[in-house]
Amino acid sequence: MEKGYFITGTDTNVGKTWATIALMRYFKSQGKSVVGMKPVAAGCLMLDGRLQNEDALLIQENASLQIDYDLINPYAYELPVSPHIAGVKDPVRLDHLAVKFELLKALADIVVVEGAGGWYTPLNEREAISDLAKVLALPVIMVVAIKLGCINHARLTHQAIKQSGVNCAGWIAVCTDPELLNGDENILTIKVGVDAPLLGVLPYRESADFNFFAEQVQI
Ligand SMILES: Nc1ncnc2c1ncn2[C@@H]1O[C@H](COP(=O)(O)OP(=O)(O)OP(=O)(O)O)[C@@H](O)[C@H]1O
Ligand SMILES: C[C@H](N)[C@H](N)CCCCCC(=O)O
Ligand SMILES: [Mg+2]
Repeated sequence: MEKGYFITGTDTNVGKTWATIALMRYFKSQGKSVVGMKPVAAGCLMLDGRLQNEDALLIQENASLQIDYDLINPYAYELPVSPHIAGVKDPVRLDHLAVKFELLKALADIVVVEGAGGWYTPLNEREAISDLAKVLALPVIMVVAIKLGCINHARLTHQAIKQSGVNCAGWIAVCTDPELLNGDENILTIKVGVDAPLLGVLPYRESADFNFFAEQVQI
């Protein structure tokens, strides 16, 4: 089994966090110790005297052991905008994130790392999420929100992941739209067009049922 996975998506707001928590709980159910990381978070609130992000807090809560917030989320930016804009005064440094990642890696069997935005979302003036995934040398899992337009987004993102030279371990379909027609056919079309395994389908749920979601994934 791999030491960890890097979770990217076809866009922001596609279900990366829900899929990340589902995977963390899945690995726990397999008897593994798990920690998670949200290396860069844009959109934070001041809590206990420091900026904190809800994805990172959820990841912290779901770890097998207690981990300091700073290790889970080294870059916590206040504004919910692209990280290269939110972080203009304190830009992301990939070498800094690599050090934090190594520390986390030593603590558990598996580290699940949630990206920010999509594959080419900029982290600073020069580098994007794709560069971070390469530096961490993790296989990538692509999260696809099953909604109108997702077939094109899934094909584009998968092609870009392959072009970056990293291994795509698979993809997860997240049904975020209760009104969508022909959801199953959308999933089937992506499955046929993308040469990476479908690791699970998270059905639409009014509220996050992470134990149920964990039962829907397999890797
Ligand atoms: N299985 C599901 N059923 C219903 N709604 C869902 C499901 N998964 C995700 N959602 C909805 O989609 C929203 C975005 O999901 P999530 O926060 O996981 O996205 P994200 O890709 O992590 O976003 P960001 O780029 O901000 O990190 C959730 O707040 C929820 O409203
Ligand atoms: C604020 C949001 N929820 C994410 N944290 C950041 C998404 C940045 C997307 C930038 C882009 O690719 O255009
Ligand atoms: Mg998220």
